[in-house]
Amino acid sequence: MDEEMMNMTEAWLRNHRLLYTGATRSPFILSIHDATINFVSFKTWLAQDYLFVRAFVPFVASILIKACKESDDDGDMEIILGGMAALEDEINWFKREATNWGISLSEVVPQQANINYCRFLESLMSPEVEYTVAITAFWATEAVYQESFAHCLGEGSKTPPELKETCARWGNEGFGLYCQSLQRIADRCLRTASEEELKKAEVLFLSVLEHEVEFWNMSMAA
Ligand SMILES: Cc1ncc(CN)c(N)n1
Repeated sequence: MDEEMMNMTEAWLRNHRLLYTGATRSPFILSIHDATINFVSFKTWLAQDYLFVRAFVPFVASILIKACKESDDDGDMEIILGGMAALEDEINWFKREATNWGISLSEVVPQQANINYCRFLESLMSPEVEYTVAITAFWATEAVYQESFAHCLGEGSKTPPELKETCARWGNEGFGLYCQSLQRIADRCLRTASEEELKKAEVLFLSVLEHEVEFWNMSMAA
C-alpha cells in the first residue's frame, strides 16, 4: 500500500518491523509456543507482571482523564473504561494464578526492567503529555501482548496445557478487537496531530517496544 494512504500506526509497524517482531516474538514467547519454557521463567513473568498491571491501572486512568478533556469523539471513553474494568478482573486472575503456582505476591520485589517500564508509564501520566501521544503508547503496550500470546495459540503451537489460559487472556479474539479499537483511536488522533506530536508519539511507540523486549528478557533470565 502507498505510504500516504496508510494509517500512521501501520506505517510505523512497517518501518519498525524488526523491533516490533523482537517485542512480539521474544525468546520467552517462542519458548511457550514450542513448549520449551522453563517454568521458573514463567513464574518470574507472572509475579513481575502482577506488579506491572498494578502500575498500569493509574496509567490507564490518566488516559481516561485525557480522553474526557481532549478527545473529539465521545466513544473513546467507553472503550478505555472497558479496558479499565477488565484490569480489575486481570488483577484477580493474577492473584489466583499466583496461588496456583505457589507465589507469594506480597514478597515479590520489582526487577529493574519492570521498575524502568513503570517509571516510563508514570512519565506519560503527566497532564503535559498529550492524549494522542499517551493513547498511542497505550495501544502499543496492549498490542504487543495481544500479538505475543495469540502466537502461542496459533497453528503449530505446542503451548503446554497449563499455560493455555494465560495465553488466551491476551490472545483471545475479544482482546484483539479491543486492541483494534485502541489502534483506530490512535490513528484518528494522529491524523490531526502536529509534526512535533507525531514525532513524540513515534519515539514513545519505539520506547514501548524496547521496554517490552526488556520485560520479556528479564523474565527469561530468571
Ligand atoms: C509488560 C506488560 N505489557 C503489556 C501488558 C498488557 N496490559 C502487560 N500486562 N504487561
